[in-house]
Amino acid sequence: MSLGLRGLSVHYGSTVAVSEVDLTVADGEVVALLGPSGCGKSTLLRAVAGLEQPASGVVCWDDRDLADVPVHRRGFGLVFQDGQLFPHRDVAGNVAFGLRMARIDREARADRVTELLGLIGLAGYEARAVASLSGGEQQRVALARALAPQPRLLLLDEPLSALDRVLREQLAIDLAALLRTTSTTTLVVTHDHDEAFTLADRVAVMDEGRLLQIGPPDEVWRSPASPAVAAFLGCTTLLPAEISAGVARCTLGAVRLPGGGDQPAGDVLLGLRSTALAVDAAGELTGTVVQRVHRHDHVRLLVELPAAYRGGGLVGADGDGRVEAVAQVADAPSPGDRVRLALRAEGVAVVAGVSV
Ligand SMILES: Nc1ncnc2c1ncn2[C@@H]1O[C@H](COP(=O)(O)OP(=O)(O)OP(=O)(O)O)[C@@H](O)[C@H]1O
Repeated sequence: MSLGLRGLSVHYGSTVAVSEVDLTVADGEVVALLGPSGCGKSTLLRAVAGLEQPASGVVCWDDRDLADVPVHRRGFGLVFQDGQLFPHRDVAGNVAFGLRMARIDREARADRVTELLGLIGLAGYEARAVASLSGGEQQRVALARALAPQPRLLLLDEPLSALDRVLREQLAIDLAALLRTTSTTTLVVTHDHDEAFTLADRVAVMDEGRLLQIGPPDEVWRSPASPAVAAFLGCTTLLPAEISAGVARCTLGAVRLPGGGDQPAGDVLLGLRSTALAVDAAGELTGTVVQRVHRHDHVRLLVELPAAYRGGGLVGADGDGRVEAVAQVADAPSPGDRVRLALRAEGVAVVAGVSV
């Protein structure tokens, strides 16, 4: 009961949208395809669904090549960004659609609709017109409709991206639970890190049609496989560092890495996210605040470091000697204030496979 892609490539004329991708999604596993706009995520998903023909390579289910199996015979469920509900059917009519196609009898259909509406938190919504539902409710119904016939694989293309941020975060948590409860094997496309990391057992990072890295979320987050993956996952600064006894030391300070003991000693490339440096009275780095922006639960600062840090390309992409840092809302410094900064493990990644 697994999906396998072997050397899958998809072309549109001279555009190589997907290039030689090997990927397996195991029974009950949720894999998120993550990558920037245009990297080929949707095309890969569409090829799995049977909506695009591979230029080369194969899409297999349990090692059987699906090349001659049309879309509606693959037994896969599909949900797109805009759930595309049938506007003239009520909620029950939408959820029951696939069951009706499968000639499930009326009573069993009604039971399954009730069960699914309960699972998606819309119990009692059977007779509601879909036009009367909020965007989030409509996406829940689209998910229920796709899950109702118990697809052997669920394909989700940016299922939450039409929703506002708060709703998206909540629905991502609910969806993750729903997929686990129903043990649904799932391939989900997203460009949103948080969504990928909330939903997936494994995250697959793509760029320019290629699969750059695949692994459990914490591994991909903490050890991106290349500078390109690190940059995509929010590392704005890359610095050479030396690891010794689980502590990484670079020009901006030292930080004990999570699972520090597992990190082999030696020279590495460290990726710093915008939250890697924090205002800390015990910090060894000093600088002057030049900008302060309030975020929902913290304050983002831009801090100018002493002249010794300028140039050389060591700090920030342009070597201007300014770094991003975070502070707590309650005691956030103001522009002009001198601050001490310390590195924090949660904002730091070790770029794997790069020796410096
Ligand atoms: N029908 C098409 N005809 C021609 N080129 C296409 C077609 N669909 C996609 N492409 C091209 O293939 C490449 C991959 O597109 P795709 O939509 O798969 O990327 P994506 O990662 O899903 O992007 P987004 O997140 O913006 O949807 C892009 O260069 C895109 O312009």
